[in-house]
Amino acid sequence: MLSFDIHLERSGFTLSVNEQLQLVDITGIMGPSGCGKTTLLRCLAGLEKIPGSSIQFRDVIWQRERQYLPADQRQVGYIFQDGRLFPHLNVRDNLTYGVKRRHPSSNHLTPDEVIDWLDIEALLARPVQSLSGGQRQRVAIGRALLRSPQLLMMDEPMAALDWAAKVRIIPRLRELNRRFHLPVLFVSHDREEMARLADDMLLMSNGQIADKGAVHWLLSQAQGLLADDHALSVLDGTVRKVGDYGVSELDVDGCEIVVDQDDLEPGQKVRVVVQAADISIALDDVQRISIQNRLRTTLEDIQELDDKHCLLQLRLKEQVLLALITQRARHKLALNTGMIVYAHFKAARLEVQ
Ligand SMILES: Nc1ncnc2c1ncn2[C@@H]1O[C@H](COP(=O)(O)OP(=O)(O)OP(=O)(O)O)[C@@H](O)[C@H]1O
Repeated sequence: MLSFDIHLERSGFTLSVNEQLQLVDITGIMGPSGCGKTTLLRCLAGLEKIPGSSIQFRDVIWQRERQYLPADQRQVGYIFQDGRLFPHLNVRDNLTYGVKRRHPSSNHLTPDEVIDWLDIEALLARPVQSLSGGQRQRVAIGRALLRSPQLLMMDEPMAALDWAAKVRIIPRLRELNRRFHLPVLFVSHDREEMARLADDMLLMSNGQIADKGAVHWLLSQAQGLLADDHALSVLDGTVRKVGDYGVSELDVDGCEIVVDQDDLEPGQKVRVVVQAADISIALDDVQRISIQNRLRTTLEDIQELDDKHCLLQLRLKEQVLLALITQRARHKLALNTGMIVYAHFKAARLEVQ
């Protein structure tokens, strides 16, 4: 549990947050540029002066009245957007730095474990300037892990990475959380990153926490703060069948979804991210069509975004999907809440859980 009551004034900006987070899994902090995400993370890590505020992590008071635990004693691994490795040291020496400054813990990871897990053996002798963005971030994660943190804080950890590098690092971050029982708090303004990585989310706006909850729920509300033309949904599924034609079949709330991926195992839990703009709607169960994903849903809510577009909230059984369609299509199909509609979409992006 992480509890905080933080108030910070800057010219033109006030951060005012009071929350209690369970912090078991991966918690994302999202919001528009300048809303205070980095400032909040820095306050929690002890990198900002915030007199009058209080912070407690598990049973340790990090700050209260005159009591203040310095940043380097908070048992936090803090990873900056650009990694911030020591440029004059090679990869091995950057990692050794973490070991030398590790926190007391009964459960130390050894350098060999971390090197092996992050697959950075081949980089050890390299100067850090010669590394790619993704390699640098892996080394930064390794250095932070070797300090034996109780909590990992990451500020836009993937901002400098291209999509291919992100796709490689996301499963590692999830595994990090699971395997080392290490809660992760990370900042991002990227919705797809949130959808793929986070379990819970804080939504910030103007220095305050505007909403919080499970990522699936917060992303999939047609009336929520994220209901716009970039909306997307997150669905949980289980792999049912792998391999035929190089695709896999998933079970999502009793419906079948086909994904263009065959490196999965039957029974594996997966997360499917579907962009609202990728979905089209049919009133009939059209069978003779090349689109493989056709989900029978109930139209639960219609939200007008502007005079051209609207967002439909579609319910499967337990889970919810958002579809972005034009107002013209909505009126031509005479869509109303309560109707059964079929959601069609081609590709789905997948994250193995
Ligand atoms: N060192 C600083 N001194 C004064 N003001 C600052 C400082 N750092 C940030 N700010 C201001 O505090 C506010 C919050 O900034 P912060 O970096 O926390 O936002 P953010 O949500 O992380 O934004 P972004 O997504 O663009 O990184 C902004 O108005 C910013 O200009």
